[in-house]
Amino acid sequence: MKVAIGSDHAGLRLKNAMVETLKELGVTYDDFGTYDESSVDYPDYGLKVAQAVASGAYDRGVLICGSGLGMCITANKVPGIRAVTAHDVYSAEMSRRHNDANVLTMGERVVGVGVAEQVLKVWLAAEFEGGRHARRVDKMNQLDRKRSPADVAADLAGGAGC
Ligand SMILES: O=C(CO)[C@H](O)[C@H](O)[C@H](O)COP(=O)(O)O
Repeated sequence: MKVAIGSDHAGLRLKNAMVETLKELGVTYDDFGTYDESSVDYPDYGLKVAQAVASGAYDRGVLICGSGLGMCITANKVPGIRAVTAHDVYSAEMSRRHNDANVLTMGERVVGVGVAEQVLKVWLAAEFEGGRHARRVDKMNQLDRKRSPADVAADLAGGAGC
């Protein structure tokens, strides 16, 4: 498995801790920044990681900011991304088993390193169950296709409203 990881300044320390967890697990990863505590804008890093996952170059993404929320909103703007914020192991596991989540976001100002490590480990290990859940995930993916830039352009050219 190949993981893309990133954070803003508010998630830097937790991201560095999660990088150590990935190393401990022997998971291949690339760190998309940020790399120091200078104030930056989370959408810039959320977009990089989400695009890396959506491109197929990475299997999963991990994004850390202060709350985990801005990163989640950003990542879900990218077609093909199913990002979740999870600060407990049940949500992390279910996001994989039922939602096939491909990006996990967490907030350094919300969760401690110990819980975050458990959440990350469970999230990486849990498998998508498929079956009835595949039908539902397919329906979400269809929404993505409707939102693709090509479709939006086609709608506009055809005079369709939103
Ligand atoms: O995206 C966020 C909020 O939804 C993150 O928590 C950011 O890290 C946070 O907004 C950064 O705040 P700061 O006051 O600029 O450090």
